[in-house]
Amino acid sequence: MFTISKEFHFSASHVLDRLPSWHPCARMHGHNYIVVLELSAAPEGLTEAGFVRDYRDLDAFKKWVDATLDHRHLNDAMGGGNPSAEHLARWIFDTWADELPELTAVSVSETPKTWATYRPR
Ligand SMILES: Nc1nc2c(c(=O)[nH]1)N=C([C@H](O)[C@H](O)COP(=O)(O)OP(=O)(O)OP(=O)(O)O)CN2
Ligand SMILES: [Zn+2]
Repeated sequence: MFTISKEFHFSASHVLDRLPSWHPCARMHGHNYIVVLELSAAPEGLTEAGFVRDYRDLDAFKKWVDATLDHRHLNDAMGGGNPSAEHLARWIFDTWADELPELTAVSVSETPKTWATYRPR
């Protein structure tokens, strides 16, 4: 199995629900997010060029990130729900799974020390 990954950056604000009132993340705040898409293929599934998928095919994802997430309030941009890193990773996966059938995982970083990954299978 081969895997490739590419990372994308955006800045956004959020408020996390269902936290105790003392929790700092219950207040509106922002992060410089990093999203990593992981795509996979078996050796016999590589393209003639030897790609799992051309990185350039992910330009559409970058455009979507810029239009949908960058400098947005995630509580609104994600259409409701609690915008934790875990939920954001799953939401991105579910939004792009049909467009990118090779997609196997989405990871989200909110800070230089934290990562959440959604990998459904
Ligand atoms: N499992 C999760 N835990 C937390 C999430 C999350 O999405 N999933 N989100 C937050 C906050 O939104 C934010 O990411 C703060 O995280 P934290 O690690 O507390 O960031 P700090 O920079 O304050 O951490 P330091 O340890 O002080 O550097 C919280 N938890
Ligand atoms: Zn946060």
